[in-house]
Amino acid sequence: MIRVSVVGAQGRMGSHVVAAVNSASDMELALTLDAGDDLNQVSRENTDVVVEFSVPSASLDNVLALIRHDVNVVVGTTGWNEEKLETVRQALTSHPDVSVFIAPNFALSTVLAEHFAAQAARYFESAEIIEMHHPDKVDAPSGTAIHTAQKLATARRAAGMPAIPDNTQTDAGSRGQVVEGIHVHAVRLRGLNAHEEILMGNAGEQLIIRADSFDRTSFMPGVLLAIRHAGKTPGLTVGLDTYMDL
Ligand SMILES: NC(=O)C1=CN([C@@H]2O[C@H](COP(=O)(O)OP(=O)(O)OC[C@H]3O[C@@H](n4cnc5c(N)ncnc54)[C@H](O)[C@@H]3O)[C@@H](O)[C@H]2O)C=CC1
Ligand SMILES: O=C(O)C1=N[C@H](C(=O)O)C[C@H](O)C1
Repeated sequence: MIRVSVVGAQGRMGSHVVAAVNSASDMELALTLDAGDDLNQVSRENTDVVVEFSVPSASLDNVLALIRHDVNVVVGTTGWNEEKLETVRQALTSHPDVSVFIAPNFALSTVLAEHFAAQAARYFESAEIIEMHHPDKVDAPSGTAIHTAQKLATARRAAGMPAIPDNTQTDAGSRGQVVEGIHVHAVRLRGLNAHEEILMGNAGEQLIIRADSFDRTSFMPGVLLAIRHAGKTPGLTVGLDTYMDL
């Protein structure tokens, strides 16, 4: 049995993870922790893998504490950038058996949408991203949209493509955040859960790739997949696509 502890267990995602672990025949729930709880309770004696879904401002510190306790970590919290990832890599150098896996999105549909969009990116002059979420989300744009923009930008650079055409003269914020040259727009609307559209265009044609997570259960197969991989590849791994043989 894989012993799984959950950090952020009282949250929207954490509570779904608790239910998913309780339903998995090869896992058992160890500790459930949330804000204010002492992460020193977590150790190799009681936990094989910690799943961390908290808030962007706390996640790095939580992950560093868990690495110090020599447990594998699966992270779904957003807010990661290259500087934070590098801090995790550095911390892992003195814990060579520990794996930290971070995924901006655990929904298979969204991971596939991003993968297909990155394949298509080099064929289209223009690309923009619209992410749409529930209004209780604290960060914008979504971690997924930032990650998707980075993937598209990498594909465009590899293909030697020029900057995306845009003759906007006045903006006042309407054109969204620019991530590596790609405009990202965030919608917050009651009734939505997590949705992303990747728009790509040429003269006279458009391709839209869209993924919809209507319910948080959509993230659970990906979370369980990551838990089952934990510890097999020590070090830092980012993105569920790395486990999907794409
Ligand atoms: N990777 C993915 O597939 C997904 C990622 N997310 C991300 O997961 C994160 C959590 O989202 P939700 O569950 O919707 O938020 P939420 O606000 O419902 O839950 C966050 C939980 O973390 C707890 N918390 C706050 N500070 C903490 C700390 N220092 N240590 C431990 N727990 C702490 C809160 O008390 C709360 O229970 C967000 O960053 C969100 O963007 C959300 C959905 C899917
Ligand atoms: O807060 C959410 O809900 C989600 N957060 C993640 C993100 O910011 O990308 C993943 C998914 O979009 C749901």
